[in-house]
Amino acid sequence: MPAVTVQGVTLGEGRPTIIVPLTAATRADLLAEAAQLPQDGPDVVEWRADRCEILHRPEKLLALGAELSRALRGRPMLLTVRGTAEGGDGDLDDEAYAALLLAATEAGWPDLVDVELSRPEGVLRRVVEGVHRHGVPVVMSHHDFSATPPVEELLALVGRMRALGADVAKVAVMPHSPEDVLTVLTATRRATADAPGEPVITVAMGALGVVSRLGGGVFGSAATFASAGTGSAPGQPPVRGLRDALELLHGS
Ligand SMILES: O=C1C[C@@](O)(C(=O)O)C[C@@H](O)[C@@H]1O
Repeated sequence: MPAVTVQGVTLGEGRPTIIVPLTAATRADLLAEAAQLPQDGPDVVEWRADRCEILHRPEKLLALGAELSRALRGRPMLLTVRGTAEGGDGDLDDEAYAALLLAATEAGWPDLVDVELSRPEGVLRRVVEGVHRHGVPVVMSHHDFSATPPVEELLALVGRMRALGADVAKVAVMPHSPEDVLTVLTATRRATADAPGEPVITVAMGALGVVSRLGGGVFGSAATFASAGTGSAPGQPPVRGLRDALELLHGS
Protein backbone atom coordinates (compact mmCIF):
# COMPACT_ATOMS: atom_id res chain seq x y z
CA MET A 1 0.00 0.00 0.00
CA PRO A 2 1.45 3.41 -0.88
CA ALA A 3 2.30 5.95 1.80
CA VAL A 4 -0.54 8.28 2.72
CA THR A 5 0.27 11.83 1.60
CA VAL A 6 -2.14 14.76 1.94
CA GLN A 7 -1.29 18.32 0.86
CA GLY A 8 2.41 17.43 0.91
CA VAL A 9 2.30 15.82 4.38
CA THR A 10 3.23 12.13 4.38
CA LEU A 11 1.91 10.44 7.51
CA GLY A 12 4.68 9.19 9.76
CA GLU A 13 7.51 10.37 7.52
CA GLY A 14 10.57 11.25 9.59
CA ARG A 15 8.59 11.56 12.81
CA PRO A 16 4.95 10.96 13.72
CA THR A 17 2.55 13.43 12.15
CA ILE A 18 1.07 15.83 14.71
CA ILE A 19 -2.72 16.08 14.54
CA VAL A 20 -4.54 18.76 16.52
CA PRO A 21 -8.32 18.53 17.01
CA LEU A 22 -10.61 21.55 16.83
CA THR A 23 -13.60 21.02 19.09
CA ALA A 24 -15.53 24.31 19.23
CA ALA A 25 -19.33 24.19 19.28
CA THR A 26 -20.01 27.40 17.34
CA ARG A 27 -18.85 28.74 13.98
CA ALA A 28 -17.25 31.82 15.56
CA ASP A 29 -15.33 29.79 18.15
CA LEU A 30 -14.25 27.23 15.57
CA LEU A 31 -12.81 29.84 13.22
CA ALA A 32 -11.13 31.55 16.19
CA GLU A 33 -9.62 28.21 17.25
CA ALA A 34 -8.29 27.74 13.71
CA ALA A 35 -6.86 31.26 13.59
CA GLN A 36 -5.05 30.72 16.90
CA LEU A 37 -3.25 27.53 15.87
CA PRO A 38 0.48 28.03 16.25
CA GLN A 39 2.22 28.36 12.88
CA ASP A 40 4.71 25.62 13.78
CA GLY A 41 1.99 23.56 15.48
CA PRO A 42 -0.04 20.84 13.79
CA ASP A 43 0.83 19.04 10.58
CA VAL A 44 -2.84 18.05 10.22
CA VAL A 45 -5.95 19.59 11.81
CA GLU A 46 -8.79 17.33 12.88
CA TRP A 47 -12.25 18.88 12.79
CA ARG A 48 -14.33 17.15 15.45
CA ALA A 49 -17.56 18.07 13.72
CA ASP A 50 -19.55 16.01 16.23
CA ARG A 51 -18.88 18.77 18.77
CA CYS A 52 -20.49 21.38 16.55
CA GLU A 53 -23.94 22.72 17.52
CA ILE A 54 -25.13 22.48 13.88
CA LEU A 55 -24.35 18.77 13.49
CA HIS A 56 -28.00 18.11 12.68
CA ARG A 57 -28.13 20.75 9.94
CA PRO A 58 -26.01 19.11 7.26
CA GLU A 59 -26.17 21.97 4.75
CA LYS A 60 -24.90 24.48 7.30
CA LEU A 61 -22.31 22.05 8.58
CA LEU A 62 -20.99 21.39 5.07
CA ALA A 63 -20.72 25.12 4.41
CA LEU A 64 -18.82 25.55 7.68
CA GLY A 65 -16.45 22.70 6.73
CA ALA A 66 -15.62 24.50 3.48
CA GLU A 67 -15.08 27.76 5.37
CA LEU A 68 -12.83 26.07 7.91
CA SER A 69 -10.83 24.41 5.16
CA ARG A 70 -10.20 27.82 3.55
CA ALA A 71 -9.20 29.23 6.93
CA LEU A 72 -6.61 26.48 7.33
CA ARG A 73 -4.84 27.75 4.18
CA GLY A 74 -3.56 24.48 2.83
CA ARG A 75 -3.07 22.71 6.14
CA PRO A 76 -4.60 19.26 5.69
CA MET A 77 -7.91 18.60 7.41
CA LEU A 78 -9.13 15.32 8.87
CA LEU A 79 -12.91 15.22 9.17
CA THR A 80 -14.15 13.28 12.19
CA VAL A 81 -17.78 12.81 13.22
CA ARG A 82 -17.24 10.86 16.41
CA GLY A 83 -20.26 8.92 17.61
CA THR A 84 -21.42 8.72 21.20
CA ALA A 85 -20.50 5.01 21.32
CA GLU A 86 -16.88 6.00 20.65
CA GLY A 87 -16.58 8.85 23.12
CA GLY A 88 -17.90 11.66 20.91
CA ASP A 89 -21.01 13.84 20.81
CA GLY A 90 -22.29 12.70 17.41
CA ASP A 91 -25.68 11.05 17.82
CA LEU A 92 -26.25 10.60 14.06
CA ASP A 93 -27.75 7.29 13.00
CA ASP A 94 -25.75 5.19 10.52
CA GLU A 95 -27.51 6.59 7.45
CA ALA A 96 -27.09 10.22 8.47
CA TYR A 97 -23.46 9.50 9.41
CA ALA A 98 -22.70 7.94 6.02
CA ALA A 99 -24.54 10.70 4.14
CA LEU A 100 -22.60 13.42 5.94
CA LEU A 101 -19.18 11.89 5.31
CA LEU A 102 -20.02 11.24 1.65
CA ALA A 103 -21.43 14.72 1.08
CA ALA A 104 -18.36 16.34 2.66
CA THR A 105 -16.03 14.27 0.48
CA GLU A 106 -18.13 15.09 -2.56
CA ALA A 107 -17.83 18.78 -1.67
CA GLY A 108 -14.07 18.35 -1.81
CA TRP A 109 -12.76 19.85 1.43
CA PRO A 110 -11.65 17.04 3.76
CA ASP A 111 -8.17 15.69 3.02
CA LEU A 112 -8.73 12.64 5.24
CA VAL A 113 -11.94 11.12 6.56
CA ASP A 114 -12.32 9.24 9.85
CA VAL A 115 -14.64 6.24 9.55
CA GLU A 116 -15.63 4.30 12.69
CA LEU A 117 -15.14 0.55 12.55
CA SER A 118 -18.15 0.09 14.84
CA ARG A 119 -20.58 1.09 12.07
CA PRO A 120 -22.35 -1.77 10.22
CA GLU A 121 -20.23 -3.42 7.54
CA GLY A 122 -22.51 -2.33 4.68
CA VAL A 123 -22.21 1.30 5.78
CA LEU A 124 -18.43 0.98 6.08
CA ARG A 125 -18.06 -0.48 2.59
CA ARG A 126 -20.27 2.21 1.07
CA VAL A 127 -18.48 5.06 2.82
CA VAL A 128 -14.99 3.72 2.10
CA GLU A 129 -15.86 3.23 -1.55
CA GLY A 130 -17.43 6.69 -1.86
CA VAL A 131 -14.57 8.46 -0.08
CA HIS A 132 -11.96 6.62 -2.16
CA ARG A 133 -13.78 7.54 -5.36
CA HIS A 134 -12.71 11.12 -4.64
CA GLY A 135 -9.13 10.06 -3.95
CA VAL A 136 -9.44 10.80 -0.22
CA PRO A 137 -7.72 8.43 2.24
CA VAL A 138 -9.75 6.80 5.02
CA VAL A 139 -8.57 6.73 8.63
CA MET A 140 -10.58 3.89 10.17
CA SER A 141 -10.88 4.12 13.92
CA HIS A 142 -11.78 2.17 17.03
CA HIS A 143 -11.94 3.51 20.59
CA ASP A 144 -12.14 1.74 23.91
CA PHE A 145 -12.50 4.23 26.75
CA SER A 146 -12.70 1.54 29.41
CA ALA A 147 -9.85 -0.92 28.86
CA THR A 148 -6.92 -2.16 26.78
CA PRO A 149 -7.61 -5.39 24.89
CA PRO A 150 -4.79 -7.94 24.46
CA VAL A 151 -2.24 -7.59 21.64
CA GLU A 152 -3.90 -10.21 19.44
CA GLU A 153 -7.24 -8.41 19.69
CA LEU A 154 -5.66 -5.07 18.79
CA LEU A 155 -3.95 -6.71 15.80
CA ALA A 156 -7.26 -8.27 14.74
CA LEU A 157 -8.88 -4.81 14.79
CA VAL A 158 -6.10 -3.42 12.61
CA GLY A 159 -6.42 -6.41 10.27
CA ARG A 160 -10.16 -5.92 9.96
CA MET A 161 -9.73 -2.23 9.16
CA ARG A 162 -7.17 -2.99 6.48
CA ALA A 163 -9.44 -5.66 4.99
CA LEU A 164 -12.23 -3.08 4.80
CA GLY A 165 -10.02 -0.73 2.81
CA ALA A 166 -8.65 1.59 5.51
CA ASP A 167 -5.62 3.56 4.38
CA VAL A 168 -4.75 4.22 8.01
CA ALA A 169 -5.84 2.06 10.97
CA LYS A 170 -6.30 3.93 14.25
CA VAL A 171 -6.87 2.39 17.66
CA ALA A 172 -7.21 4.37 20.91
CA VAL A 173 -7.65 2.49 24.18
CA MET A 174 -7.58 3.15 27.92
CA PRO A 175 -4.66 1.66 29.90
CA HIS A 176 -4.93 0.79 33.60
CA SER A 177 -1.33 -0.28 34.13
CA PRO A 178 2.10 0.20 32.57
CA GLU A 179 1.65 -3.30 31.12
CA ASP A 180 -1.40 -2.05 29.20
CA VAL A 181 0.74 0.68 27.65
CA LEU A 182 3.30 -1.97 26.66
CA THR A 183 0.46 -3.94 25.08
CA VAL A 184 -0.40 -0.95 22.87
CA LEU A 185 3.24 -0.41 21.91
CA THR A 186 3.76 -4.12 21.20
CA ALA A 187 0.70 -4.19 18.95
CA THR A 188 1.95 -1.05 17.20
CA ARG A 189 5.32 -2.62 16.55
CA ARG A 190 3.84 -5.87 15.30
CA ALA A 191 1.23 -4.21 13.08
CA THR A 192 3.88 -2.12 11.35
CA ALA A 193 6.66 -4.75 11.27
CA ASP A 194 4.21 -7.18 9.61
CA ALA A 195 3.13 -4.61 7.03
CA PRO A 196 5.62 -1.82 6.54
CA GLY A 197 4.07 1.02 4.58
CA GLU A 198 0.55 0.43 5.97
CA PRO A 199 0.19 3.21 8.52
CA VAL A 200 -1.30 2.69 11.94
CA ILE A 201 -2.03 5.26 14.63
CA THR A 202 -2.18 3.94 18.17
CA VAL A 203 -3.01 5.78 21.34
CA ALA A 204 -3.00 4.77 24.99
CA MET A 205 -5.21 7.45 26.54
CA GLY A 206 -5.14 9.06 29.97
CA ALA A 207 -2.15 10.03 32.13
CA LEU A 208 -0.57 6.57 31.96
CA GLY A 209 -0.71 6.62 28.19
CA VAL A 210 1.05 9.95 27.59
CA VAL A 211 4.29 8.05 26.96
CA SER A 212 2.59 6.36 23.99
CA ARG A 213 1.64 9.74 22.55
CA LEU A 214 5.23 10.95 22.85
CA GLY A 215 7.11 7.74 22.01
CA GLY A 216 4.65 5.74 19.89
CA GLY A 217 6.50 6.71 16.72
CA VAL A 218 9.54 4.71 17.84
CA PHE A 219 7.32 1.62 17.68
CA GLY A 220 5.66 2.56 14.41
CA SER A 221 2.71 4.83 15.14
CA ALA A 222 2.37 7.19 12.17
CA ALA A 223 0.69 10.06 13.99
CA THR A 224 -0.09 11.44 17.41
CA PHE A 225 -2.81 13.78 18.68
CA ALA A 226 -2.00 16.96 20.62
CA SER A 227 -4.11 19.78 21.99
CA ALA A 228 -3.92 23.46 21.15
CA GLY A 229 -6.54 24.42 23.71
CA THR A 230 -9.17 22.18 25.17
CA GLY A 231 -8.13 18.92 23.49
CA SER A 232 -10.49 16.08 22.61
CA ALA A 233 -9.38 13.08 24.68
CA PRO A 234 -7.68 12.35 28.01
CA GLY A 235 -3.89 12.62 28.00
CA GLN A 236 -3.37 14.77 24.90
CA PRO A 237 -0.23 16.83 25.49
CA PRO A 238 0.01 20.46 24.37
CA VAL A 239 1.23 20.72 20.78
CA ARG A 240 4.39 22.73 21.53
CA GLY A 241 5.69 20.30 24.17
CA LEU A 242 4.87 17.36 21.96
CA ARG A 243 6.76 18.85 19.03
CA ASP A 244 9.86 19.33 21.24
CA ALA A 245 9.62 15.73 22.51
CA LEU A 246 9.32 14.38 18.97
CA GLU A 247 12.39 16.36 17.95
CA LEU A 248 14.35 14.75 20.77
CA LEU A 249 13.16 11.30 19.78
CA HIS A 250 13.30 11.58 16.00
CA GLY A 251 15.46 14.61 15.19
CA SER A 252 14.12 17.81 13.66
O1 LIG B 1 -9.36 9.07 17.48
C1 LIG B 1 -8.85 10.06 17.94
C2 LIG B 1 -7.79 9.97 18.93
C3 LIG B 1 -8.20 10.65 20.18
O2 LIG B 1 -9.24 9.90 20.78
C4 LIG B 1 -7.05 10.70 21.19
O3 LIG B 1 -7.06 9.92 22.13
O4 LIG B 1 -6.15 11.52 21.01
C5 LIG B 1 -8.65 12.06 19.87
C6 LIG B 1 -9.76 12.12 18.85
O5 LIG B 1 -10.07 13.47 18.55
C7 LIG B 1 -9.37 11.40 17.62
O6 LIG B 1 -10.44 11.34 16.73
